[in-house]
Amino acid sequence: MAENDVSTPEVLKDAQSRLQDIYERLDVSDDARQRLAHPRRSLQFSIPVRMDNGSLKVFQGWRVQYDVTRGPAKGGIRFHPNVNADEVTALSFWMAIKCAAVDLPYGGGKGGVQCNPKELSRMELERLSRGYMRAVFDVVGPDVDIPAPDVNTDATVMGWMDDEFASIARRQLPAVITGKPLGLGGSQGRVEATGEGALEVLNIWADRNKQKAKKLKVAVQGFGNAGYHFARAAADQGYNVVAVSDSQRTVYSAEGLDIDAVYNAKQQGQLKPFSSGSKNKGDTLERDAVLGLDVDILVLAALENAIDDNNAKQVSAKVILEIANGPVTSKADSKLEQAGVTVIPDVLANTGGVIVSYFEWIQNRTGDYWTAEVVNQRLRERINQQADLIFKVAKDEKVTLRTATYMQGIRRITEAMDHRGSQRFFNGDC
Ligand SMILES: NC(=O)C1=CN([C@@H]2O[C@H](COP(=O)(O)OP(=O)(O)OC[C@H]3O[C@@H](n4cnc5c(N)ncnc54)[C@H](O)[C@@H]3O)[C@@H](O)[C@H]2O)C=CC1
Ligand SMILES: O=C(O)CCC(=O)C(=O)O
Repeated sequence: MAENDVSTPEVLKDAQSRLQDIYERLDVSDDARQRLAHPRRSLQFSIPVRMDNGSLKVFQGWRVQYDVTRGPAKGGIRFHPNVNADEVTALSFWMAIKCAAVDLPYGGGKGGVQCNPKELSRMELERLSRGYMRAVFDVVGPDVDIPAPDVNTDATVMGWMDDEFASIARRQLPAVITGKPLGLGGSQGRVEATGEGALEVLNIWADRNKQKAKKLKVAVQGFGNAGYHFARAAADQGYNVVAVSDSQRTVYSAEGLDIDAVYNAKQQGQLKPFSSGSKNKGDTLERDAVLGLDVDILVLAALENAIDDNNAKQVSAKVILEIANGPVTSKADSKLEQAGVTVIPDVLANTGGVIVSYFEWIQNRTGDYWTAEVVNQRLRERINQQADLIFKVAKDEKVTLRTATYMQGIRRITEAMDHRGSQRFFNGDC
């Protein structure tokens, strides 16, 4: 198993360490354990980009397809200076678990480019995005692997990649990538889906635990696509969002932040503590202060490993909602469980994004485009159906929500492996 493999990278090793317990609970076969110990296909490539000043810069890119047993690989593309093979592999593994956990007909994939997009001009970013698609052209497609946005990539980047694919293929095939602009076959609701889907999961938790939104104080780490849309929708529903943070600072107001005003300030340069009340102007705190605030719900919507062994004890919230992928390490998870903290895990909480990506893919393939109301209703339906099953497993098996979600995902993946038969070793495109 990967556990004893010294070459297994830390973030992936940590991600996979959660599997042992699940395998034993589900009595998973040795064949399936071995298959899930390794990504099915990893591609690393160079992307040469002509910079605006005429020089050439070569970026490193990855696409990993962790598992495709239940359908084509699915998962976003991240542009960030810390992207590396280990991280992309762990992210693709989580995609496989989450797609199966909410019963999407997909496997798991993920991609990334090691770069600092803040240092690139718009033209350089477009050339890099097109270069990425040229590099993965042979291994993506609507039935093979379907990329989407992630950290520092958005609808504009997806639009450039879609266009590059179309120009190489010499035909329009919008279902090759999701999270596109509406004018290129994107879906209503995809931009908001990750944050709003996470809020739906939090509401399900609150209903089951007889908690009222208005009484709950919330702090949000990360104020990008996922964190902002969560904070805005949560404040609209009456949650008291007292703090948000980004890679520079935390802003705080005890009486609640005016999320739109904070967002507008961020668009113009930096987070500022606009309070929703008239008296208190709010405070600016150091970046990681958000993690230890006296709140009911701590929402993690930035990057992996935000809470680890060292800072787990700072958390005073009784509930953590993981919108980021992998924001709590497995050691920290155990400490939090012992301290009575409920963690609503990434592989359930952040599935709104990939669910609406699935809706986009269906719309592209059928040519039948849905209204925002239809998208939102179907999103809520699916999250509620799948979360009900997961909460039931957690209750029946007396396990954490993370273990219950992994059990749902792994059970569906390994059942599909069994249906495919034991003699199938071809490692082609499906
Ligand atoms: N965009 C999507 O549809 C989905 C995103 N996710 C996950 O949600 C997380 C956030 O993704 P997006 O919002 O799309 O990215 P984004 O690029 O829009 O925003 C990331 C935010 O995190 C902040 N950040 C970075 N380091 C930080 C730190 N140390 N402390 C506080 N804030 C920090 C950045 O300043 C930025 O506000 C990632 O883990 C991503 O994989 C998960 C599912 C879908
Ligand atoms: O929308 C998608 O296909 C994937 C989004 C993603 O990368 C994620 O859920 O982490």
